[in-house]
Amino acid sequence: MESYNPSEDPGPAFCVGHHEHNRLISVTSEVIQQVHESNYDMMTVPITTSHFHSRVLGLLSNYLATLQSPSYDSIGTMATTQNTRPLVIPPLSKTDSYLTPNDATSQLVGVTSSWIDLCSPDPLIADLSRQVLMLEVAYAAFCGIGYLLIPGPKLHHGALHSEGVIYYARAVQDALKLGPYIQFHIWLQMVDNPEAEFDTMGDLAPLARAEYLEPDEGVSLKVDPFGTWDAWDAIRKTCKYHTRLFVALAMPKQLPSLYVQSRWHSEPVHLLTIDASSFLKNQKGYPVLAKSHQALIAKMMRLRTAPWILLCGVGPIPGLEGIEGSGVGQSQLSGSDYPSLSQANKKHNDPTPHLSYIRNLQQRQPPRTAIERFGVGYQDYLQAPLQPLTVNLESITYEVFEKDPIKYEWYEKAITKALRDWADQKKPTSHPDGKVILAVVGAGRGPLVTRALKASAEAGVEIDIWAVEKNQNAFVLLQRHNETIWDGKVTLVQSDMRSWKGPLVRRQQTKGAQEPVGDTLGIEDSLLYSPKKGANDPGRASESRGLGVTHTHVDIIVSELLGSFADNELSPECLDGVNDLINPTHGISIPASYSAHFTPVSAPKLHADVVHQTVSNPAAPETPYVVMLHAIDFLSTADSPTGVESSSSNNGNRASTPSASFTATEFPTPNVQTAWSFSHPNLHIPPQSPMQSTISNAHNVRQTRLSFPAQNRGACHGLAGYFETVLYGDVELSTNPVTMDAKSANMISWFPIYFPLKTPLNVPENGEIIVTMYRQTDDRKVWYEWMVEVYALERTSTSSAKATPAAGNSRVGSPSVDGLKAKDNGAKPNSRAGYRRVRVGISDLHSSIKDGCLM
Ligand SMILES: C[S@@+](CC[C@H](N)C(=O)[O-])C[C@H]1O[C@@H](n2cnc3c(N)ncnc32)[C@H](O)[C@@H]1O
Repeated sequence: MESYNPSEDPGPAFCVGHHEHNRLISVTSEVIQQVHESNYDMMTVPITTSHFHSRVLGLLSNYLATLQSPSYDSIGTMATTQNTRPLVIPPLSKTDSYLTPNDATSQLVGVTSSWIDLCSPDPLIADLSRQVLMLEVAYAAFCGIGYLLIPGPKLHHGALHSEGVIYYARAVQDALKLGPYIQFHIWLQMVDNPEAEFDTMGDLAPLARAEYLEPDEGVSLKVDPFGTWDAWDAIRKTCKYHTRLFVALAMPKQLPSLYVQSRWHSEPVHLLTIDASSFLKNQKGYPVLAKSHQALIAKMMRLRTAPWILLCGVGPIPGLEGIEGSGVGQSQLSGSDYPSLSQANKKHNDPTPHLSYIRNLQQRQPPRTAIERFGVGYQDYLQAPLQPLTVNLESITYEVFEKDPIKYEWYEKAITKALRDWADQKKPTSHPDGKVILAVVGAGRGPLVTRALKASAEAGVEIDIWAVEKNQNAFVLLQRHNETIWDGKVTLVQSDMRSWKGPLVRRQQTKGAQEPVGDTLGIEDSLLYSPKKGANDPGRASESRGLGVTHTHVDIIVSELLGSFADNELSPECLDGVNDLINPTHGISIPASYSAHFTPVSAPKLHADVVHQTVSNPAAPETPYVVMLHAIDFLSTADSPTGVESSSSNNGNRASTPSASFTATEFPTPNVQTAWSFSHPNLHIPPQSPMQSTISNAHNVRQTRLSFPAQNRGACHGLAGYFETVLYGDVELSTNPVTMDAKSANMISWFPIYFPLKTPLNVPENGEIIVTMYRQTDDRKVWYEWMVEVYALERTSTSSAKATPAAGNSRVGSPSVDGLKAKDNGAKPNSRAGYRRVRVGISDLHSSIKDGCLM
């Protein structure tokens, strides 16, 4: 691997913009130049002016003055019809907007009016708001604005909560059509805090007529941690996961729990807005962000599409002070615990202290981890899994494998240990002269052969080494390596391992003969035999073509045929083919075992990609994909971080989170469970029936049904799959986010696998997700089937647990392969005392049979 110097890693680039609530300028190229000179990358601009705002208010007030109060028709449909004469806002005039199409427009983020209320229960207000938005979007599109920031939905109207979100979603859907080249960002708070949702002067919301409002019974509303996420979920679902629809997320001064943060991390947050009031001051009075904020920004910045940062209310852009707006933001700075901007400026002589802080934060980003550097461009990118059994891999693919800094190291360790144990335990070998016979099956370009030779030297145990490979192109390279690197020590066999008859050794003439086997080129001639299944029993010590040589067993068989879900590249089927070749009493397989693991996830980006692929490929949602998972949220977690800066006890890592990030604020550890496992050599392969022409693969069928408690509400888009493998003894590899750091940190060979759901399933708070999965075979190919059910828990008695039922039943971590037998991992229905499960959602039974792996 190339040498890497973390200090030279530029880290993620921050794109930082400036937002002023009331910007009253026409944006020209000179203004943009000033923006750049101040070290900002972009700025926002309102689409319309306060003149337009006043015009709409005047229009409404005149209209209401002449309007009779709405009346119900005979069947009382007042609430479902507008029941008013239409009020139409005339088109924009030149005083309604400062915006003009020019060269500067592409550097701007347009902001639509925040004083409208698309969610209003009063149809007049909702319709007027819709008209305002449409006028603004149409004019922004005309001017060539590429990015729009739309204030999020108002969720509270007296006693009504979230009722109007669908009206809002409907309006956004129309806006997407009206501005076909605009990227829309819905500006949302991280949590739904009713108290923070207040009206200001000139807002349309308080003008809703009383007859449309539910009387407010004075019930105090609580903060709903997932309330704004819920609204976003409804909006993007209505807009069918539109590719131009994103989130602009406001970072509050006090961040919500890590559950909520992790949810937003999985969503398409393309703008992160930070108000001056969210900054703290350091001892010198300089604006800084809390550790928790820094950690969240660091995580967000490592996403495939890093969000832009928008600084709000941090004072004017230097050089534009004279022409900037009212400075609404500046007044927010004069809170009790915060120095006024002029104080700060005087102290530090820095006209943009908030920006300087963010630029400094950018410099302090931790260097990227090995897997991050390796996976650049692959984050959240769907790839079809490899089929190395039926397709011959290209040299470049092997080259990518060979860059792994851990895998080969660990194999070498495992082989060294196995050889040492063999020698220490004085086990007899299969070779007449006492060498340990070691075969690398599926040798590729030979890296494991090199490692096996090193291991032999390290352990001081002599080996007779064989390399079997079916890829004829890779075989050419193996021949070359044997001449140039391995000194002709390796006997090469070009064959499918399932038809290989085993190593050939000279029949023992004299005890202790030391002669190695194989001709000078080191290519075994057994590939000239026509392979016949079943005639492959080296136990017979068959004599070959009267040359005085005989087939014997392999003492240690080394392979690496694992896929992202352990068995999905048909390692079990391939190794079954060499099972009989392994020394029946002492034989070792490296790996000794492997297991498949999964957990349900929310993965909106992947879901959107699968939906879009379905247009040309109906099998897209039936395909398990290899993906470097980043923008995902684990729906079932094993512990309960308690939010703001207090989660230091959580040492678990998350697949999508670089270990280099701030550990005190790690996202919750996922609840990853074991689906099934395979062990080699397999002593339990049933004898084949002589009546059948094909070999039965029934013993490699697997089935599991696992239950995942889900603490918070969310949307399940699919399953994230991983594997663990025991190479030998305590030498293990893992991609499971719960165990990977302990077992094989920094391994890069495998990305996780993603099993999508055609239609996302909503999961209620304290719900339960049950996954049923199969590994199926028809003796010609292997495929997977998966199905997800969602249950709500209904309380049946008041005596039950004080803790929430989901948290109380979490399964922690996942056992190692060795521990599997003891564990009952079947889902236990109705196991939570005091609760009854009610099924609220069920997916299709998905099947990858069409793209199954050919055996
Ligand atoms: C994942 S690659 C590993 C290559 C190499 N051992 C390494 O670790 O870099 C798997 C290799 O096994 C070979 N292979 C897969 N199935 C095989 C079979 N049934 N018989 C022989 N070779 C096989 C493939 O051609 C490929 O070269």
